[in-house]
Parts: sequence; structure tokens; C-alpha cells
Amino acid sequence: MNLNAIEIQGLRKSYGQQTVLNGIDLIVQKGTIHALLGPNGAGKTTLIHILTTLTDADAGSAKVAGYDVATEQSGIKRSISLTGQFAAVDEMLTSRENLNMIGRLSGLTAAQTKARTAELLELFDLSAAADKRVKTYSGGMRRKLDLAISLVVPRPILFLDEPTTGLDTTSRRALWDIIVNLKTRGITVFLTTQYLEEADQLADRISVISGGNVVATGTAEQLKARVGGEVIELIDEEEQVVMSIPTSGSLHDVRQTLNGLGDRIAPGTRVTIRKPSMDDVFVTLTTALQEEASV
Ligand SMILES: Nc1ncnc2c1ncn2[C@@H]1O[C@H](COP(=O)(O)OP(=O)(O)OP(=O)(O)O)[C@@H](O)[C@H]1O
Repeated sequence: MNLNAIEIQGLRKSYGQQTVLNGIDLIVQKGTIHALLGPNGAGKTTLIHILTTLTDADAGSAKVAGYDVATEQSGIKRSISLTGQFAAVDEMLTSRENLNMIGRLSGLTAAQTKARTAELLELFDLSAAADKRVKTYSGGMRRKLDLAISLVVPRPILFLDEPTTGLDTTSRRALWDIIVNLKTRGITVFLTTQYLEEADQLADRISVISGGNVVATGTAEQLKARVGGEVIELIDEEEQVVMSIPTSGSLHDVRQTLNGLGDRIAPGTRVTIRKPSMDDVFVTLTTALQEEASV
């Protein structure tokens, strides 16, 4: 039995002279939440488009739910749901009407559609607003509806392209709860995000994409361990972090690091030592890459 929901090998894609994906290798296990973390323009959407058969790759191979993206597209379409960065709902309809329409278009009977719509409205906490036109909804409510629409007919693999971009903290956390809930129902979730905290909170495994390559994959803890055991932080009198330096955390290393700074430390600076964050991971990995590129 294949335990992988997604298998990618040497995937490449260019637009004209611009290489966007430069040989991506990646495996996503069934029943997990996998985050693809990268800055603007890193190629996250391009990769999602290839995996969901919206765009062809130039080279390499990828399988989704065991189906080849190049030759078995109908198998993939039957196995996935996709929610994009921009909510694709009919604003003139209510959320109940939107969900009903998708249910009927997907081949559910009227009774099945009614039951599924009620279940999704409940799950997404949209029941109270179910009969209001979507154009009166907040961004967070629209995003929830967009996600609900992609789940009318549940499929084993859900692709979410930056699901919480532009949402406030409360809506973002509500969506995170829903995404985790989907995993408990056995759905594999592959999501892209620019938010380190989102990857940290949600994902079983995280792949960092930069410069067209996956520069690291692992659990949040494994990635943080790559930065070092601890981070020394220098904080100025205005409580601004002026420097973050990875360290093993041993007394010897901490002392050596601080001695090495010499008189670059302004009077009044405070020193704290903390565990690495995903921000540290990201900065460390992408800086290492830039340094390699400039050698
Ligand atoms: N159809 C296209 N034609 C030409 N260039 C494209 C096309 N689609 C994407 N690109 C370019 O490929 C690069 C990667 O874009 P992509 O949307 O995949 O990145 P992303 O990581 O999803 O970024 P964001 O976080 O901003 O959505 C960008 O420089 C973009 O301009």
C-alpha cells in the first residue's frame, strides 16, 4: 500500500528565461498536514498548479494520490480539492445557496445536498449568516465559505494556497482549527504559506522553498534544531531586538559569542537566550543559500 499522498521528483518549471522550480523533490505522507513555506514569488502557487494539473511541468515527475500529473489527470481530479488565494464564490448568492449549487453540480441528490450544506455551515460556524448574501461577508467568512465549497464532496487530498493570507488573527486561528479538524477526518492537507507561525502551528512537516529549490524539509522541531540549540538575543533600551545569534547554548559558546561582539554592544543592552523560532529557521536557511550563491 502506498503511504504517500504526493511524490515529487526533480520537478522543473520555467517561464521564459525565469526558472521558477529548479528540481523539486518532495514527499507528503497520507493523512498529514504538509506546509510549503516560502516568500512571495518562491514558486509555491506554480507547484500547486502543477500538482493539481492546472499547469504542466517542464521536466521531472509528480504523483498525486498515486496518479501521474502528466498522464493520469482525471484520476487526480477525482482525488483532490483545491482552494486558491482568492475566494471563488458567487457574491450575489447566500452561502447556503452557494453550497447547494455546488452540491447539485457535483451530482448529489437534493436531500444529500441539503444535509451536506447544513453540516458544512455548522462546521465552519456560518449557520447564523447562511441566508445572507456573500457580498455582505467579511474576508474571513468568505475564506471559510471558499474552503467549505471545496469540501462539499470530500476528497482525500486538499490543496490550500495561502489559505489565511489577509485574514485577521481571529479568523486565521478559526481556519487553523478547521484545517486540523480535516486531518482528524483522514484528509491529507498540502498548504502553502508565507507565515512561519502558520507552518509551525499547523504542519506535521514543513518544506522551505527558496530559489526554486526545497532547501529543507522536516518537522518544525527538526528545522529549529538546524539553527542551533538556542538563540542569543540582544535587546536595546527601547525593547527592540538588535541582534539574534544562533548558539549551542553552552556557557563556553555563549561567552565566546558575547566576547566576539566586543564593543559593538551599546551600554544598556539586555541579553536573553531563547529557543529558536521559525523566523530564525527561515533567515538561517535563506541566508545560507544566498551565501552559497554568491561564492
Ligand atoms: N503564468 C505565468 N507566466 C509568467 N510568469 C509567471 C507565471 N506564473 C508565475 N510566474 C512567475 O513565477 C514566479 C513564482 O510565482 P508563484 O506565484 O508560483 O510564487 P508564489 O510563491 O506562489 O508567490 P506568492 O506568495 O506571491 O503567491 C513569480 O516570479 C511569477 O511572476
